[in-house]
Amino acid sequence: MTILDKIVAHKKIEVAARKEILTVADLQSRPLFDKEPVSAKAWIGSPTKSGIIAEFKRQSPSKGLINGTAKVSDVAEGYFKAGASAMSVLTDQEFFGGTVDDLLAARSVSPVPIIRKDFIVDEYQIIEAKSIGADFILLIAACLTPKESKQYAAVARNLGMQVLLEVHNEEELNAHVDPCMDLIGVNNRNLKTFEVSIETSKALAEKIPNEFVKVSESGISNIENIKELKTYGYKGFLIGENFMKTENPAQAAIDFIGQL
Ligand SMILES: O=C(O)c1ccccc1NCC(=O)[C@H](O)[C@H](O)COP(=O)(O)O
Repeated sequence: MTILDKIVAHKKIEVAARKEILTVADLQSRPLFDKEPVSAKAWIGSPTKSGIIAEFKRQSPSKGLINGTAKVSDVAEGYFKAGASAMSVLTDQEFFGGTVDDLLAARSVSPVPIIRKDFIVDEYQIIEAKSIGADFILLIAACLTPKESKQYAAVARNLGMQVLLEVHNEEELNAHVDPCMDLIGVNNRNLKTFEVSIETSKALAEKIPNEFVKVSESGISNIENIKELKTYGYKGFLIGENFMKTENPAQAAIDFIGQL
């Protein structure tokens, strides 16, 4: 069983339990449910913005504990002031130590588009994402059938949210891509071996249709990576560990984005 299989199996049980506590109607009655989402495509694709999607991530299956002390609201405010084009908040508790409250805390201090970074396996999580103020969601091709990806993308679009489809290879891209999606992310992390290589982004760049904003995800640790990926048409750069492993992730983002 791969780590992704374990995460998905756990997620299905977790979502079933969450549904027992809060119904869809409960989610729809939350005040943030009616908030107009901010366009991630516009912010990340803008030539006048950094393109950095700065992530709040306490721990991960590949690295264990990354940062056990950073306060999400301080980091979110700092990422915004640093000039991040978007923020990613891990809301998975079991494997990443995140919560939906983290996203709510980030939302309360930051106007940038925020992605609910989780393993979406049920429409309920998309409605929940809207109810906590997320602007866009992640759909991971490796966790879903093409039918599910397309169906979930349509649900998000109907709610006014945008979709970042994450792929690892050309087969996933071709099978899952859909007009209801907005951004395509290439994950540089092999989820079986945890090895990271930006060569994955470079190899897939020309296969991604131009109507989607291209995002390179994982293992980005220096400005040279960004400069190189930009020549392949990437506009978005998802960075987690490089900021979160420091004592002050916001300052790390300020220093990094300041060099762009
Ligand atoms: O990060 C992991 O170990 C991981 C394991 C299994 C599934 C997903 C995983 N990461 C999620 C992410 O997408 C990354 O947090 C994100 O791309 C940022 O990566 P990095 O800059 O390398 O922290």
